[in-house]
Amino acid sequence: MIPSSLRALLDDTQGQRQAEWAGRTLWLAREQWGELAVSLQGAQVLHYLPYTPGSTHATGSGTPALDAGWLWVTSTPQPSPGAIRGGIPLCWPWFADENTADESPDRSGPMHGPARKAEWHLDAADEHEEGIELHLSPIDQLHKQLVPRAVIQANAKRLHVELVTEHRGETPVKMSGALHSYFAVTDAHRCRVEGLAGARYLDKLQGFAEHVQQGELGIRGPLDRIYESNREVVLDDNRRRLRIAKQGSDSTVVWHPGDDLPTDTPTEVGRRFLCVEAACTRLDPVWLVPGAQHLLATTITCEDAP
Ligand SMILES: O=P(O)(O)OC[C@H]1O[C@@H](O)[C@H](O)[C@@H](O)[C@@H]1O
Repeated sequence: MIPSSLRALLDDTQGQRQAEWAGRTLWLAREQWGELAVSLQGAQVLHYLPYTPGSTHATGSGTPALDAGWLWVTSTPQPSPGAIRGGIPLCWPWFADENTADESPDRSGPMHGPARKAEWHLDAADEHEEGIELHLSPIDQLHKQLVPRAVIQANAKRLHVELVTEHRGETPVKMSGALHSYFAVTDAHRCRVEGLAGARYLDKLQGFAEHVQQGELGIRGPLDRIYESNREVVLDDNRRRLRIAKQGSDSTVVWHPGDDLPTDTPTEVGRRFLCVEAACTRLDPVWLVPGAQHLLATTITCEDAP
């Protein structure tokens, strides 16, 4: 589900172009295979919609429903450079307030790290018949030793996002991070996340109390959990089954704030997202040594697709 202002920009796009939205520069693509919107603030995918053969928008004869995309974005984002709630924010080089790789003397760095508020540069946009591949890197240096880059691939079947970290310094660094994906769902409190049964988890709403997931996870209210899992999961919202695979991640975070919504989230759309995040957290921090690199990636496909 994306805001109507973003929908209008996509409707005006044929091929690829840059456009301004909510004070940010976006890279928009509307091609035979589908649609993609990426914010250069944060190298953040905001929207992805593959066109299925035979659909009206695949032939250019219709506009997809507002909620057809796989990702959710708030209609009232904070002004730039505030973090954009929605899509796939890149949390780097730490997850939440863990501040693992924070270099500030008092470890007072921002929640989820500086990458999602930073401006990124589009280094390459490779287009081919089946889809598109974007390469982005931050304009400013975000860490003294670690350098991130992002790769985004989209085609008619899948969305794939990579966050690569290279260690170009001299001393080992402990980092964490997340691909903080906001999936569009019909009702967050009627969703099921399959693939976590038997996994140990920390419940952030219970002071990080440790539990083991009994059976599959059904969501009925606020939830903030870090699962110890490197498995792929399926998000079923009773309308669509999204398969979320990942690499370089031994933590899966599942989050929805319930009815106590953040100020940038209107009540009427507050139940229309669920975060399922490929992450590295306090359960599986990454120790990067000089010269090494780490790949955190997610691949999202739809089980219902032909
Ligand atoms: O509002 P933010 O900074 O995007 O973070 C949202 C949430 O992100 C999740 O990843 C965390 O598990 C939550 O604890 C947090 O509240």
